[in-house]
Amino acid sequence: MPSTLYDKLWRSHVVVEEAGGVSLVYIDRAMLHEVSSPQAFAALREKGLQVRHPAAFLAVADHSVPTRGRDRPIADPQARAQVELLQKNATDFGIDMIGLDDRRQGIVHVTGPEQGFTLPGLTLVCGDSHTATHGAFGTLAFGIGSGECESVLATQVLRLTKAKTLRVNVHGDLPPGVEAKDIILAVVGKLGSNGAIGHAIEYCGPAIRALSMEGRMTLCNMSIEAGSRTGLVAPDDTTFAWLKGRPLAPKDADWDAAVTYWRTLPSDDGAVFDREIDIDVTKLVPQVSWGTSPDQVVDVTGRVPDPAHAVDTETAAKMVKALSYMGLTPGMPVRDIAIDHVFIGSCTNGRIEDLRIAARILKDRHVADGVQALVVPGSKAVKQQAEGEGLDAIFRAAGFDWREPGCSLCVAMNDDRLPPGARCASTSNRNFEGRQGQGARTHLMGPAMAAASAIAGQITDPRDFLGEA
Ligand SMILES: CC(C)[C@H](C(=O)O)[C@@H](O)C(=O)O
Ligand code: SF4
Repeated sequence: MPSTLYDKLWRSHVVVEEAGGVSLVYIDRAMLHEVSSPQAFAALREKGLQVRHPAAFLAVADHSVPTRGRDRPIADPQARAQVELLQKNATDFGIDMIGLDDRRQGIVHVTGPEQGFTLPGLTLVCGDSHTATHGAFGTLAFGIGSGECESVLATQVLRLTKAKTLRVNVHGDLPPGVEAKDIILAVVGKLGSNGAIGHAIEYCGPAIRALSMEGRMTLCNMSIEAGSRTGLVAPDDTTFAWLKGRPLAPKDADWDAAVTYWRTLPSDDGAVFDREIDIDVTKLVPQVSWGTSPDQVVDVTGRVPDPAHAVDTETAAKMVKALSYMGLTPGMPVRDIAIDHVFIGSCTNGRIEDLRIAARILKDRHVADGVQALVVPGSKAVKQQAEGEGLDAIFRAAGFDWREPGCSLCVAMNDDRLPPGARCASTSNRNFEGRQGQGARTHLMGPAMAAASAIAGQITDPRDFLGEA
């Protein structure tokens, strides 16, 4: 019987099938970060348990780390304690730790793939909801809670319920100036923030095949914003070319054998999905969020929606609340929204391509008066590559701050945060109330739009600038 990619990944990792659709599933690899792992290690210590397979883990400090002054010890005592604890846990249990001085350091979902820790056909987990990012490689990757983290550390298996499958058929070719971020914002907007709960998404279609790995990671990254723990793209030659030669990727004959296996993973013709949705990107316009949930998105050429036209009263109530927090008036053109902060970074859009497209727009231009702009490469490797290409000079000349890698302004868990009332054009993935600082307002968008908005001081269609380039 024809199988989906998800079915193949699932089947090849089931250890024991229990009654009621629950199975014990083998977990090949896991990443750990300083915010979500302490409880699991504490539980291991309490129970006198060991880590079963330390080589299956990779720990990295990213969430609470400062993005400047990295030649000094971390000043914030809580952040310092978190990073030190991660280091201690890694050392005590024999796990490879990427500390702040390590040249591999970066956001977990940027570093894992870069190192080739993320590979097609594997199961990979992390105590982090954006773990689906790794699904871009055809990896069954999903976020877990601390109890599950403890289980993986101690046993290398998880008790899981198989998800239903949802195929997102992306039709047509992506127009110029429209990015992977726009596809996923449109998909999340269409599905709604709970629309894919219980489903593993597979993104399919010519526009997905045409995406780079960076674009595919952006896409899979935000699957959780539609409620899905798993987002997948079938591996292909783009995947293999990107992974070849990565430090932890298989070598020589092992590589050839791996690729042969990986080629069997894509969903078979005729495979049946539990659900399918279709989206045509031929006329897709750059997307931007207006509200406090990532599914509250509009075309950049559109207007802030009016709750009076909402599909139901519950939606209308949510919209009213979001409009009030965001300080926006229904019906106003989105391009009239003035911004005072810009953040380019995060595990959604902190990769080299994201910096390249932003720099292309920013070259020989400057951010508007009163705009504070920050660019935070997703990893040291990205930073180094960007510097090698001279992108840092372009950002600096345009008035951006060029920082060290970390989650930074994506989440106000470190030194980078916005003051109340600030309004930020942000390439991150969440626009929840207070996400970038108490009372701060977030508009999600792709890096091209963030760069264009920085220059104009208001939300701006990046195609206006790309056309001139
Ligand atoms: C802190 C961490 C557990 C959290 C997550 O689960 O995703 C964070 O990365 C986020 O993006 O909100
Ligand atoms: S960059 Fe943002 S979304 Fe990604 S792991 Fe860090 S806090 Fe979470």
